[in-house]
Amino acid sequence: MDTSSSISRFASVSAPKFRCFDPTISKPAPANHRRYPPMSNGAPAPDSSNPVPDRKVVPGEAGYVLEDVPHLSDYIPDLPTYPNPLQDNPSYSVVRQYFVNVDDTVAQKIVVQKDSSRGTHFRRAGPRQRVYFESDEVHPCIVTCGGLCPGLNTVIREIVCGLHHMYGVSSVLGIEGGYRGFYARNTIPLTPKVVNDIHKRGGTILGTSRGGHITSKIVDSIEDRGINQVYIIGGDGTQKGAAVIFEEIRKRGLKVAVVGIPKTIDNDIPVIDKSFGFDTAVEEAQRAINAAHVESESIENGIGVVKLMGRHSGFIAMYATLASRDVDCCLIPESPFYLEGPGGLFEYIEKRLKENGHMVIVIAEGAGQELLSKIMRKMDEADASGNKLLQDVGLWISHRIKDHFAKRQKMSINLKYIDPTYMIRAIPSNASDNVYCTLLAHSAIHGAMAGYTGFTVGPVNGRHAYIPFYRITERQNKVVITDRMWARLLSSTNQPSFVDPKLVVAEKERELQSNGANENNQVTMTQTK
Ligand SMILES: Nc1ncnc2c1ncn2[C@@H]1O[C@H](COP(=O)(O)OP(=O)(O)OP(=O)(O)O)[C@@H](O)[C@H]1O
Ligand SMILES: O=P(O)(O)OC[C@H]1O[C@](O)(CO)[C@@H](O)[C@@H]1O
Ligand SMILES: [Mg+2]
Repeated sequence: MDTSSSISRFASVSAPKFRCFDPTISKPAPANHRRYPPMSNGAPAPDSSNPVPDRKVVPGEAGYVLEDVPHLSDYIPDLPTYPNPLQDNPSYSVVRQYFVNVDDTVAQKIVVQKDSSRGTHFRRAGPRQRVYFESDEVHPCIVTCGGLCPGLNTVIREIVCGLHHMYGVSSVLGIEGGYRGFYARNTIPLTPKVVNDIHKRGGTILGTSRGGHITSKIVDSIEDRGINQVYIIGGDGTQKGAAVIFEEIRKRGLKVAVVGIPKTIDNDIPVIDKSFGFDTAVEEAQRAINAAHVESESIENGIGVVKLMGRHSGFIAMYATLASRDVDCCLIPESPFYLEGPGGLFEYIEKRLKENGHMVIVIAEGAGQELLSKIMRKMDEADASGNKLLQDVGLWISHRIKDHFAKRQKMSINLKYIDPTYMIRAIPSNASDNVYCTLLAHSAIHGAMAGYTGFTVGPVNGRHAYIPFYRITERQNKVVITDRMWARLLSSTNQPSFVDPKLVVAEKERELQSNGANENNQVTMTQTK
């Protein structure tokens, strides 16, 4: 292990600072910029007027709110800055305005009415005119955590190449095997040459893991190795882990930028438009659905059942269904369903088979878990990260359908169950995900170089932004079944909604109220655009 530390420890600032400006330029900020930096012991500054301490919130006119991200200068005084080397880079200097305007922010809410309040904004991602690291001072590392996702290797590649080509950083440390790799594994030196071809492979060349997040050991390792930029690629759990690492780094007063890059095959990370690898996974799922369709239409009363990933969020199942047009029924965790009786799944299957002679059912792995636990042995097992292990709903539903029709002498069925779950996430990313991964990597690098820290990067209404960790980790993105996208699906499959209309009305009212109470809440954003 390389123990030569180039990190300086800076004393945390003991009193709240109210210097209010974009730290990447020397321009006074508006006087209403409220900031809640930590006390010297790392605890939030006491402020009874602030309901959520330790957040950087800048109010503006007409209900404008900037939910800003932390900056190294929030807790380290008098940091020197340097001109951004990009200004002399032949590739980038031809762009008329390559640097992001310091006041640029990205609106979370873009559907507005004449009198709407402007709502929440996030700091726009991109290169700044001045940076907080000199090229030869930068010691970055990359870690990948959680489950696999198409595009992980592309993000790794583009961080390494981007740091090298844009900021002259010669080598990056790869942390092996997820968070625990910081203290239990060796590191892998990553250069542009090493990573040149990795985007053509699925998986992550660094390896990944669940569990093993021991914050103090991770930050000790960061400090001991002299790492000063930490790029953390992972899902909701990983981003929670990144937030804790950031807090510990801030408490220790280290000049270390912590950047999260959201990764989730389930598309369950909120605020951002979509997660990388999602499109690739939906595309790959088409192959399984096609197979189910071909099998089912080739035989009398054929039923193809396809199980797709989606623990708590049914986005993959919903988009794969909408894309395919061969699916007759899509079942997701957000939309409870039932089997027996009028309006139930069995009745619908019978009707469909009579009309069409075959049918295809797509089921997300997290769907119907409440039905399974009623009749199967209750399993409270969790994985190493604490995620509840699910029972195989695809197998269960296949047996239930077979049993049901076996009891009905007049109708024999032919059911084929296809489980491509891991196949859709273990593949390399497609072309558009590759480009998306490149933008994510570049946005992450520019943010870290500009001294921003404690943020996740991602597109919000098509523009990349720096989003505070708490916004990413406070809830999960889910399919909203009262939203138009789910209605499109219902109209495409013709399946019953399985939902009591009274409940739909109540749910719509609840949605309206919560949107009214918090105008920034755009749960449905990713679905309706
Ligand atoms: N609340 C938390 N605090 C600190 N670390 C956490 C927390 N939740 C999860 N982690 C750590 O984050 C890592 C990844 O978490 P998890 O296995 O839940 O996957 P994920 O990032 O959510 O990805 P995905 O679910 O999309 O596969 C694990 O090493 C886990 O220990
Ligand atoms: O078997 P593993 O690797 O723990 O991951 C399975 C889970 O990971 C995901 O792909 C992402 O959270 C889920 O869809 C799935 O339930
Ligand atoms: Mg997760």
